[in-house]
Amino acid sequence: MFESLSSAVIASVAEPSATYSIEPPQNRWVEVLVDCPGAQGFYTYKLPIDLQVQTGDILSVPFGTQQVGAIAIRFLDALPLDLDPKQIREVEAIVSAGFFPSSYWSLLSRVAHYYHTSLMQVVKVALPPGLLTRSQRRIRLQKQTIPDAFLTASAQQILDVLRASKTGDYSWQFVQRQVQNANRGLQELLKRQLVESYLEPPKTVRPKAKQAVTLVKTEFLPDLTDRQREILEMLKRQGGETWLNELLQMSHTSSAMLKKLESKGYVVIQLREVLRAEQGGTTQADISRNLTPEQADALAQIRQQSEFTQVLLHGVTGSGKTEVYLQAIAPILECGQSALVLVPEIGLTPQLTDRFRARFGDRVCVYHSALSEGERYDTWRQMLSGSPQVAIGTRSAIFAPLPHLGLIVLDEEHDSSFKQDQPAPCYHARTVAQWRAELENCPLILGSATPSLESWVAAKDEKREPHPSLYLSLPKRVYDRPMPAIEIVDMRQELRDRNGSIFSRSLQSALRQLKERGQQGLLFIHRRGHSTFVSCRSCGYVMECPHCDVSLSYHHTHADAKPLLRCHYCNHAQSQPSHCPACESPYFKQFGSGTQRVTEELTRQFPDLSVIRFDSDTTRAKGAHRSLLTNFAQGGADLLVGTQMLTKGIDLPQVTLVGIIAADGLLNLQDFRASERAFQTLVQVSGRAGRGDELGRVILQTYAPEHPVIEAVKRQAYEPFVAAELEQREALNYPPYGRLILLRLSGVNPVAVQKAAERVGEFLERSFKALRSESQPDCELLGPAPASILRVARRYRWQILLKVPSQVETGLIDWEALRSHCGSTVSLAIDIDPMNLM
Ligand SMILES: Nc1ncnc2c1ncn2[C@@H]1O[C@H](COP(=O)(O)OP(=O)(O)OP(=O)(O)O)[C@@H](O)[C@H]1O
Ligand SMILES: [Zn+2]
Ligand SMILES: [Zn+2]
Repeated sequence: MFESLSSAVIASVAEPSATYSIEPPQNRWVEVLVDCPGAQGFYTYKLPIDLQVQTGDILSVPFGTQQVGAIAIRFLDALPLDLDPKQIREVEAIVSAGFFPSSYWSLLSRVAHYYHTSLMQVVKVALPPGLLTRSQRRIRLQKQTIPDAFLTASAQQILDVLRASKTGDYSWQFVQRQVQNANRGLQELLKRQLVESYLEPPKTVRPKAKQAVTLVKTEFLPDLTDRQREILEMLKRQGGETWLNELLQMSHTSSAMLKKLESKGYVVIQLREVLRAEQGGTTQADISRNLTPEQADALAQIRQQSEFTQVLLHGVTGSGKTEVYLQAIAPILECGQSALVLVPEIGLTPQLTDRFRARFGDRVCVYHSALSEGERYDTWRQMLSGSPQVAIGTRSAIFAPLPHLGLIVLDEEHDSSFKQDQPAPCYHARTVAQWRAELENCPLILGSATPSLESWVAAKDEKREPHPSLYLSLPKRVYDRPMPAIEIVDMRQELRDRNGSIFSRSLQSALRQLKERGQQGLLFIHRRGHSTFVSCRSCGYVMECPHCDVSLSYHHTHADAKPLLRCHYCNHAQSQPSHCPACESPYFKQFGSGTQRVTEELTRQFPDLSVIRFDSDTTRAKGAHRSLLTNFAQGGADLLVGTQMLTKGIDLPQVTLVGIIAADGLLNLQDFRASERAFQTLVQVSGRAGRGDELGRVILQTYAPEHPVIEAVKRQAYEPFVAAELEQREALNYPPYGRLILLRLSGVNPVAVQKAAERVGEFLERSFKALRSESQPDCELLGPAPASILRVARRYRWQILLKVPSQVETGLIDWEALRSHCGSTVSLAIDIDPMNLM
């Protein structure tokens, strides 16, 4: 780099005509993001004529009386009218060029455009707080031999300071303290290319050290006491190595005892480094496995892709998708590129991150929103270093600034946590991943046992434009292990047979057997929503909206009010009947049972069974997921009782039984995706059973055994289910055929919110009419209707759902005008492709 610079200088001396400029330089401005507490939005600066700034460069700009770091976001050819050119200040210098990959900024702009939010909002999701303030700006001498004639005093002093240092390199702060008017001197030196300014290259994460105990002798001689032998055996069972504090806890021993074992030469105690990003247990190094023929075939096809291709890896539960990801990533790292792996929720997948760590060691970094600010920052700097690595993270990690991306993986791509509901931007990480893979021109793997309808349709569309898609399937479990047998229990029959317990007779006997056989089980309970549907315990009848084909939900506004049933799509309302309209049964009420109740009931009926509760209450503390799961994996309880969390990433060979307490809560959500989600959840949780040598068994309890979702789950038949579901979606123009846009309005004054919603609704009616007259396909308006929970945090909420045929460009709607109909007291959130309609 230095060589090319100096040869450029020589060339310009030898050939002076080359420096002529033909056209007068144009005025140009740049909008920057200023890294300074209290700074809001973008600021505009003038670009000096001789400064070649690129978007993503880190600049230094004057801000008030300070000089601060800034990121160049976009260029302006004309100044906005409200800015006075005389007030605009100039960019001082480029602190670091090419800090972010250039495609990165195209990605952020695309997100802002598609999701109708400001670029600033997107930048806030993408960049960690305090990115620039923590980076250190440094100045160093350029290695060239141009005589330093006619330098001003301050420039000369800076040179002297730098030359006095062995490395010719100091932090800018230090230089500023040594030299008066340092900034002016620096500008001069930068212009003459005598020094350069840069951001300190990221240091590797400062590791924390922790004591580890390693077994070094495996032959236990008679010089050991029984107790000592017992401890060593325990260490051996841990794979010969564990953290000191964990061993102390496990074996109820003292450090003095371990010291004694060390002096006898059986163990070594030493400090080990722990990545600050995650302090899990020690992981043993792991090597690639021999692939099954299906895995090998999928891997071979993935490796053939060198450009952007959307790959759907559809593998049944336990088919070994993770191994395919690992072996697809290995060669990417070998050739100096990096990979990005997105997972639904990092806390839920300690096993997955462990597997990546075991395979790739410290080339793995973990990025998610539960990290502290310091941890987030460290991880960012590690990524920006550009060394080949694997970043694993949740949805916001799709913005991880990894340079040289060679592959993106979305595991459990069907999971709705990849979509951000609020605040803006309401992005879907899968959509952003598609754009990112396209911009980086690398393959994108979407992996799932139950692909989303969107991904299924895309994968099956052979004529997909402008990029091809690839469908790969792993139809069998590894080692040809059978899928678990799924038994459907009709809970109406249980009631008829006078079993009023929440556990069917089948489940009760399975629970008893579990204990006898020394196996483990999972009990799944659907998370209880805020609003619930109303159903009949005797016949399973569910109240539905006569217009919308979704179940009505139960509303209880205040204590004395008469309960109402309401549709959240069209606002149809009716009072709740006291008896079932289908069978006259009086057992007609709202539905729901929580983990706590089930656990209590278990202890009452099965006092011998030990239970671990695994839900949002018990996993609140940092690291709680991991410790509860580890405890369960090591046999700490017979049963793990939990909600949605049980469906993800649990791979325990000793789990043979999965009980589903009541599938009905899933079937009757007020959402057109309810069936799809229910199918996915039930198949996923069933798939936790029988992953070892013993056959798995699933007992699924329901009041609606004839429901098509239950039938499909029973037969574990993805394709027929999807085919039927797609037919309905197409008929009603729901995604993946039509697009949806959800407008959420909220404010503290209920009347103002309702009025604003009506005005916006009328505005949209007019807009759609205008579109129709331009012979655009019909857009549909549902609502305005109050949100299912009308009042949240003292704000009243209404919503409007738009169905837009995919051919209609949403840019045809005047969003600014639409916003203006909300007035000043009502806020509007635009959710493009919403996943959560309640
Ligand atoms: N080729 C292989 N040989 C032996 N074991 C394998 C192989 N591939 C994967 N496994 C093991 O099989 C188990 C299931 O694999 P994995 O967890 O990757 O499945 P999956 O497809 O991700 O399932 P799910 O969607 O249910 O999470 C794991 O314990 C994994 O270590
Ligand atoms: Zn009934
Ligand atoms: Zn309705």
